[in-house]
Amino acid sequence: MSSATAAADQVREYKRQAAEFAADMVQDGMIVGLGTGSTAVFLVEALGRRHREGLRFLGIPTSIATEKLARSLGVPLTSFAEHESVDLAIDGADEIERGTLNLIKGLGGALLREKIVAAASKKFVVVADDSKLVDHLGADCLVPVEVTPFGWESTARHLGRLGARVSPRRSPTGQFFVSDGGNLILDCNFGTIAKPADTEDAIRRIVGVVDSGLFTGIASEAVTCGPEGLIHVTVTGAGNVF
Ligand SMILES: O=C[C@H](O)[C@H](O)[C@H](O)COP(=O)(O)O
Repeated sequence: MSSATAAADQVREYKRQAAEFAADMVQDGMIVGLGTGSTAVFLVEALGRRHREGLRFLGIPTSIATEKLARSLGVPLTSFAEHESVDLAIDGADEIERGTLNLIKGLGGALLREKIVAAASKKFVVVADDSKLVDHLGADCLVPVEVTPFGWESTARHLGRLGARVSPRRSPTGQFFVSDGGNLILDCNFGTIAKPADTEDAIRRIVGVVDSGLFTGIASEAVTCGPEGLIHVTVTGAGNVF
């Protein structure tokens, strides 16, 4: 096995451990937000096992991919038509700011459904391998912004005026990437983001923007895993009030 393969396997193992720790937070009767991405796959698999062992809960998936995986594993699903809020949402992230748990999400393109579920959650727990932890968001990670296809060039110019270098996301074959909601994603390089909440607000005010992958003040807990093992942190003052 090459050292690159061994390192990738190790990161997958960290993701699995973080996701399985968070899956154990799910209790009987809960409505659970099911995240998207390679870390969330381990979460859904763990919840599939817990469901088979008798745990009663209902999931609300944050993407078509997660919905398909959950269905294939027999995880029972529901929707906001049936339930007003989510007891616990668990999802991955692309960057996690130490101390605040502000996040960048959406490199997989699922940010909008993820944010809707997170915003409807009493508790939002982020799970990741510890390479996602950063002192400041944005230095090494683009901020995905979901925009309506109509007029995206104009929306991109407005984002540029906020100081971002903006590129429409494309598939490997050069086509525009289209989100589950039928929108485009503009990947924005802001560099280091000094005030993530202000940047999130400024992006959201642009006409044509649906929402961004900046999640500030939403995650109240993080479970990360790395060479030092599992670390579970809680921040006060974050999260939604119901
Ligand atoms: O759109 C994708 C989601 O925001 C993911 O949760 C995020 O990209 C992290 O994914 P992964 O667990 O694969 O690193």
